[in-house]
Amino acid sequence: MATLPKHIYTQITPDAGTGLFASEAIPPGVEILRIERPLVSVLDSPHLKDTCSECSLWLPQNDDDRDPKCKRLKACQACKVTKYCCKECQTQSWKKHHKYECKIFAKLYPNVLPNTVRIVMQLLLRLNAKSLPDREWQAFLDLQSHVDEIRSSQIKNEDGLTTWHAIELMSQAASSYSGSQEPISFIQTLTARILINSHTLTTPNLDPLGLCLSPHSALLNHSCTPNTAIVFSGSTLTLRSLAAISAKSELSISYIDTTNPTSARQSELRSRYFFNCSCSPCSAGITNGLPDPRPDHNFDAVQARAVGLQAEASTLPQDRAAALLKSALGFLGHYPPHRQPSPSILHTAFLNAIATQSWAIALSYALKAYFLIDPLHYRSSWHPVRVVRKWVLLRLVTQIAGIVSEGDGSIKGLEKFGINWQIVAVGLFHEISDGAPHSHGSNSPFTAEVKAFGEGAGMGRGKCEKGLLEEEWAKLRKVADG
Ligand SMILES: C[S@@+](CC[C@H](N)C(=O)[O-])C[C@H]1O[C@@H](n2cnc3c(N)ncnc32)[C@H](O)[C@@H]1O
Repeated sequence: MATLPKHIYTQITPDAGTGLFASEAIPPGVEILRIERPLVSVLDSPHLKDTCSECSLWLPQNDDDRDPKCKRLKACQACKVTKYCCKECQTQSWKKHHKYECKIFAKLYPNVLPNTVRIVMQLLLRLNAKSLPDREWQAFLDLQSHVDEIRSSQIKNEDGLTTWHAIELMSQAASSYSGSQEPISFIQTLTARILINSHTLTTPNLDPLGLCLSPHSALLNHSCTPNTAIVFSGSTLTLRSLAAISAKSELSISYIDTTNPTSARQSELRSRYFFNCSCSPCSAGITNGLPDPRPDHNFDAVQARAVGLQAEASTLPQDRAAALLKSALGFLGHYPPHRQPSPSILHTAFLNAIATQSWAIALSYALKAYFLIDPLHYRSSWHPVRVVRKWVLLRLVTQIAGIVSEGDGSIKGLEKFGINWQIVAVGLFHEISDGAPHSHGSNSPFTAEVKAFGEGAGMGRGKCEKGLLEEEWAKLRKVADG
């Protein structure tokens, strides 16, 4: 295992086990740690079809598929389960672990084992073949597993299983498919350790792809106001500073969605990570700098209704779900838009509007997040979540600008605002270009993609006059309020 860079050291903390610390002051928006290939990573089952199983390059099916220059994934001919973007990735994957699992996958095809079973099985197969890097494996074994607390906990997951029961099932499956001779108690502890210590592998746009584990980054403890964040580029993990970090301070990430109020954050941390969070926002009842609202029975009822509608919407075809999501947001309309569950329902409604090509509605939802939610929850303008959302907004604005300029008519509901889409696109492009080097890194493929997109659309040349931008931003605000 590569050693930690010299500006990071490990130290035992008073109440959170081992953690990672800064040995020198770290400025905001810089790379702190880079892990080219985590010890182990697996894709979520649906992403086995559209993502390279070695480098985690996500290649969703789209119209470009007809373009012969467009990169495509090729399936492993033997198992038909894993896919690769190039020969080198296939060879790498085969040498590292696929040669052990390919026959098992082939036998089960077209069924595919869940990602948690595949990750445990991969470790067992590599352990048996003595192909795991020794130091990394030892560092993995030193991580907390909470196996005893999990065994005695009665907390159930959404399938109605206790975490321990789920671990028993996963471990049994990994044991029998891999043919491992390790005792089942060892495999159960291994599974628990993976659940506690793995990160969600994502695209650079923060969409989840799978699970990965690296014993170095697994040492990062949680804070509800983290000073670092992880972003992925393919399977390379980078840890970047969200704020200035002084020497000897602990580095922290957030394990959960920090937009939730204190009680929800605490209960998720207890049930998934088996600790009581005593960070200062939790102790003070604060969510991203804003005091948690007082208990309010009226809100509880409204919230239950809105969340119920959101759940019902998820069972309906997308065109029918839109109305339910809209009324869920309507129920919550008397409460501040940044207060959960509004942001989460708004995001679902936005994705639904994109899927049904309801561009004006999608724009109004995206702008609500841009003006009224994101600046409160993610304070720095280059927080990865904010930069990615601005990037999605820019793509939407460009789509709308294209429709308007092609003379397909106007976009119903937006004409009255008289928006100059070109100016909006240029303004957004410059905001993203300023943020991406801090959120993802100057040399990251994400930043390169943003740059290429802007230059291709002629946005790179010079910034817009401030007055012109302000005029357009005032119109956008009206769309957000509408
Ligand atoms: C991913 S591990 C982090 C590394 C861990 N400290 C270790 O020594 O292996 C997650 C576990 O660390 C502990 N932990 C992380 N953040 C914590 C916090 N803010 N307060 C208390 N315990 C924490 C919990 O036991 C949690 O289940």
